[in-house]
Amino acid sequence: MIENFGINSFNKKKMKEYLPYPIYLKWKDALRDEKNLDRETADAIAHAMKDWALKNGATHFAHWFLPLSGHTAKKHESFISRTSDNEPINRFSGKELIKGEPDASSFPSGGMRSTFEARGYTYWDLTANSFIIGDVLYIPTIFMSYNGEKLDKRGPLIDSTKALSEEGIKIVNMLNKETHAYRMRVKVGLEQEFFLIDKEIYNKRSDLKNIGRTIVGASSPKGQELSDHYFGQIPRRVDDFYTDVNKKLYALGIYSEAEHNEVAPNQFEMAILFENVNVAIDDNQLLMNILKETALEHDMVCLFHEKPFNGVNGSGKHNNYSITTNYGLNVFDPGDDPYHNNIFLIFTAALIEAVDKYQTLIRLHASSTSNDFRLGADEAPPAIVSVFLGSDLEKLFNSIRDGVEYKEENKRVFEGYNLLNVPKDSSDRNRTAAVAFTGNKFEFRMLGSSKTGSDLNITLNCAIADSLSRIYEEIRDLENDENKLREKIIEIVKDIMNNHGRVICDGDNYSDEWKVEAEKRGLPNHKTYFDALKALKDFDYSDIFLKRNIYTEKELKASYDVYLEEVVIYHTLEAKTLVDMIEKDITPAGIKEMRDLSKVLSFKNNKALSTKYDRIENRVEKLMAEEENLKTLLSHASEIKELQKRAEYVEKNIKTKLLEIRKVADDMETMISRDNLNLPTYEDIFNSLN
Ligand SMILES: NC(=O)CC[C@H](N)C(=O)O
Repeated sequence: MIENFGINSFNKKKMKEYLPYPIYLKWKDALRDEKNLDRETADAIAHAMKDWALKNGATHFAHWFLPLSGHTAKKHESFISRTSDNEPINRFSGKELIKGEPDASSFPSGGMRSTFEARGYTYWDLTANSFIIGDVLYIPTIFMSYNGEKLDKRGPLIDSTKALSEEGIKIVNMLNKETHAYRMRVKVGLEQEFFLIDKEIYNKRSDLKNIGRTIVGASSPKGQELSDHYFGQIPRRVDDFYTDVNKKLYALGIYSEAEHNEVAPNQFEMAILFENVNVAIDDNQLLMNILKETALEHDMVCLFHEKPFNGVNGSGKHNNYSITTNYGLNVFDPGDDPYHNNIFLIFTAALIEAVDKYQTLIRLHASSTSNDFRLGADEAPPAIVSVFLGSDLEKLFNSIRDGVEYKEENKRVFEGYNLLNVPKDSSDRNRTAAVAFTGNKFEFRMLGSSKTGSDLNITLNCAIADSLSRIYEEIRDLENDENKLREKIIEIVKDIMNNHGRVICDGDNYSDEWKVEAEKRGLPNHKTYFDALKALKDFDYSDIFLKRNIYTEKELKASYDVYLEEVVIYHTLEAKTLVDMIEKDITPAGIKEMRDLSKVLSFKNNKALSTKYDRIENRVEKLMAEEENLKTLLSHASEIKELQKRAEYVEKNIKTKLLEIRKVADDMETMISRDNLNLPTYEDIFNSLN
């Protein structure tokens, strides 16, 4: 079985096998950024790739990219072509491998291009493996406009990793003389949470079909309170689904590390092993596609919305972040003696500074409008960004801040059940924090399940690079004076703790006390994605993005507009769906119930029944009136020209109106008999996989 691992991926091993050795070496040089690929090398690689792809059943190739919408995009192109003698032939040139030109006019560009400026180019990302799914060879690419503007997330992600590498390597090589590293790698492991529901049930609900979440629905008598789903027996149907998902991941060479039931009914998780960040993002996108597609094959639908159901947990995509040298030295590994581990101290301090300085950007880039329903509700971090270090490390950093001697606690050992003495972890897990240290990495828990991890990791890489570059300037002249260097490092960590230590929180981040404390510390609490967006309107991106050419002013302005559009589109879609559902499903159910009641009341007047009739009638009337109000709000919104104002209006009026309507609809649902309901209930959904 293991021989089949990665069978559909044109990985390093296959490159070696299929390419003439000098060509393979040239590819490796290009990979290390040492030389550009020349035309002959590109042609030779394309030829080998084509041979391999055809042998494995591919008939088409596709440049695969991540436009600003955050979804994946591709166009299948056939290998088949015609010779001058009119004979069919399979062709694939180096030029086709390296560069593609899809029509780019209909992708979001935040106004960077008009519709008539359709040209967009895709460029091969030679650091990521190409792979086959079905009969298509997928080539991971970077997407750019005719004028070189970045129209995707991969380009900036690669550039941000380079920036971090450039800054990090100087410090690591200064502090660790044992090996000379030539590159820092950002290693990311993404945990993907999702819901699975029965397809038939899904098809009966427009809200699930249009938005991926229920916008009405009274709670089920039983939700997650018995904690009987979490880590429990995986339903048979889902187990079979996992078997198929794993087969597909296996063939692509994706290391799926864990799968289990999550907390909420119908909620599950799959985690993929650490990879270089751009590959981790690819793998996550592939995983999401595979989960969706395989669910359908098993008559289920996979939901990635952050909060499909009220009253039970939502879904995140926890982003486990670490930085290593090309030799595998992990800068966040505290080792046995963290106090004297200069690399650990510097990089952890840089991360603390970065998270504090750029917390609003992190809040924004880990999120989306749909994530607003999750953050701060039922087992997801709140919207306030904080870092949990664990008690031992917090003591260490606090003692540096306070200039007092750090006394390491005796290593704790867990002695249990006569098995063996296991060293205890330095701290418990704190899942209430937005950012949690978990032994040798930081887990960014805010990221929403539907969102790509690119934006968040671009921000982290650049923010940490910025801190590291400042730190390097302070220590660079002390390389040959060990004592002075150590003193300086302690001074830097102390300063960072004094200036940015406010972001560290050891306690319960869900509590109201923390909200008050966070406010006292001056930490922003942007309750919504839109709030965070507004706060960034005049943000100075010089240090984080502009200086390093990660984004230009124009590109940043464009993404701001894309984000605003997303806010408007999201709520508008919800509102339109609700209008439709009131009309087609919700009020008709009330009317059916009234009809049944009126039949009884026509031959016998009964107080309780007539009260019930009145109550339903009242809800139906309210819903009909609210439906009209919603339509009016929608039409007002569409008349507002300025995007920011339109988003503001939609957030203030439409979003709140939807919540008001939901209350009425859910209340009415509880009064309607099973026979008369048109929509599957939460109870139906939560029991649909058994
Ligand atoms: N067990 C967990 O870690 C739950 C996480 C939670 N579902 C979230 O939204 O982030």
